[in-house]
Formats: sequence, structure tokens, C-alpha cells
Amino acid sequence: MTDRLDESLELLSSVVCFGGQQNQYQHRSAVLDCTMQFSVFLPPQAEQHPVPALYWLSGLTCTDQNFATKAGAQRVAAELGMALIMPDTSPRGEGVPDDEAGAYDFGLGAGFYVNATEVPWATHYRMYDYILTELPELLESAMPLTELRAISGHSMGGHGALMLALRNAGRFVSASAFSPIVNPCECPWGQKAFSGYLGSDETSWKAYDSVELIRSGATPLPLLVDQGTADNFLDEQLKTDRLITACEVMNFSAEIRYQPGYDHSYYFIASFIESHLRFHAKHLGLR
Ligand SMILES: N[C@@H](CCC(=O)N[C@@H](CSC=O)C(=O)NCC(=O)O)C(=O)O
Repeated sequence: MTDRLDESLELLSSVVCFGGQQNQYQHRSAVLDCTMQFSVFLPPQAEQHPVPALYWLSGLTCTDQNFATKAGAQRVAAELGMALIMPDTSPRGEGVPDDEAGAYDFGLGAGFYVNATEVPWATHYRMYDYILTELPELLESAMPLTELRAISGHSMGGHGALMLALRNAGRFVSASAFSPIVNPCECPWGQKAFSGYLGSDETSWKAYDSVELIRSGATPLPLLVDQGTADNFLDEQLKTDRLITACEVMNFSAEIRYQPGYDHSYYFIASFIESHLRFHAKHLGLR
């Protein structure tokens, strides 16, 4: 089914899920200068009144579909009356440059939620502005959504969720993350992405690094992090202890939980997503 809603927004598919609607859309993004797909879960309450939304930012190699199909978040979102917004992880399509070697951790599927400044990335790789501004403006004008937003994500998307919330006080009522890259300036994934997208001046990287933002006095907001102890990426890439230390040093209140035996996969996310949705529901004024 294709149902044109307005000039820029097209409904690609819609299925009923826990009494709500799991929808996929595409639109022309002016910020990213390409056509983008994203998914939205609208809970049953959205048929009666506008509802608040949780933005979910996915990790490396993901599209809007990973969280929609693997996390099992719709049951609790339907109970709580919370919309779920699931963007893609990079610009897409013909003319959008990719890593020359097709690497999974740079280029397509790996936008790192930054506004690139380097050629050839700067034209399309502007995921920071897309998530912060363009997508909420589009959705809140076209769908039964309030302007209350929370944000969460996984791995690269956990970095994006924490970083966007820490940089934009009041934009999101709460933030959470699974297995986030907390200090991208100091790990191989982050260093590769930031040197490619932002260039060699490492001072420009810090504005996109959650540990650096907390060290610099970011405005506190309710913050929850879950990290599996059996995650293969923990020591080299994720470095959760650095977030704990930065929060302690700055007296920044955050709930950061190590979950024994869990790995980096969506089985981990599925195990704790209910806890994250209920955490955000409190701050979004839902019960
Ligand atoms: N292919 C890579 C790792 C890819 C990977 O694990 N991606 C994660 C996110 S990692 C950080 O951003 C993911 O969510 N994958 C999609 C899924 O549905 O599981 C490798 O093999 O090392």
C-alpha cells in the first residue's frame, strides 16, 4: 500500500501491532539531500489524542527496521501510550558517498549522528540536524504527536542519544542507552568516524562526545544506561567506566547498570527495553 500524505511524506506500509500501527514511511530530506525511510509505531491512544514520542537511534549497520522487528518494544509502548520513532542510521541512495572499502563502521549505515564538515561527506552526512530538527518538525506536523520527546539508542545510536540530549537541554525530557559508545574521541570506531566526517582537528570532535560533554558541565537530565558484561565491544569501543567516572567527578546523576552475562545483541535490548520505556514514560508524563 502506498498512501501519499503530503508532498514530502509517503506511507509505504502499515500493519496493526498491539492495537496500534507499525508504519514505515519515506520522505525527501532537505537536510540530508536524499530520500530517507523511517518507521513509526503509533499506540492505540494516538487515535484519540496526540501522544509523546521516544526516538530510537540504532547502531552500526542498522536501518529503521532492526529495532522495529527485534526489540519487542511495541507491547509496552501500546500500554503506555508512547509513540516510537525509528530513523535510519545514515543518509542513503544514489549520490550518497560510502566508504570506499565498504566498511561497516563508516559511510552508509554509520552516520554517527554528526554534521560532517569534510568533503565528500558534508553534503549528505548531517544526521545531527536530521534527528534534532528536521524529523521532529515533520512528524509533529503530520502525525498525532505532542512536542514531548525522549531519546534512546544502541551502541552508535546510544552515543547519538546521549550526545543529542546532553547538547540540547530541554529538547528531550529523558535519555537512555544500551551499550553506548560513551567516549568516541577515545575509541577506534569513534576516531575513524570523527576523523573522516569532522577532520583531523580533534577539538571539533568533543562536541559530539558524551563523556566530554559531561566533563564540560552539560545540563543534567534523567539518564539511564544498560551495559552487558559479556559484550565483546565493551573494553575497546564502549568504555562504560569512563561515563561512570565523568558522572562521579561532575556530580552528574545517572543510573548506569552493568547487566551480568548480556552481550551486544538485540537479545540484550529485548531483555531490558520494557525498563527503558517505563523510565521514559515517567518523564513523559505517562503512567
Ligand atoms: N558487523 C560488525 C558489527 C555490527 C553490529 O554489531 N552492529 C550492531 C550495532 S554495533 C554499534 O553500533 C547492530 O545493532 N547490528 C544489527 C542487529 O540487528 O543486530 C561486526 O561483525 O563486528
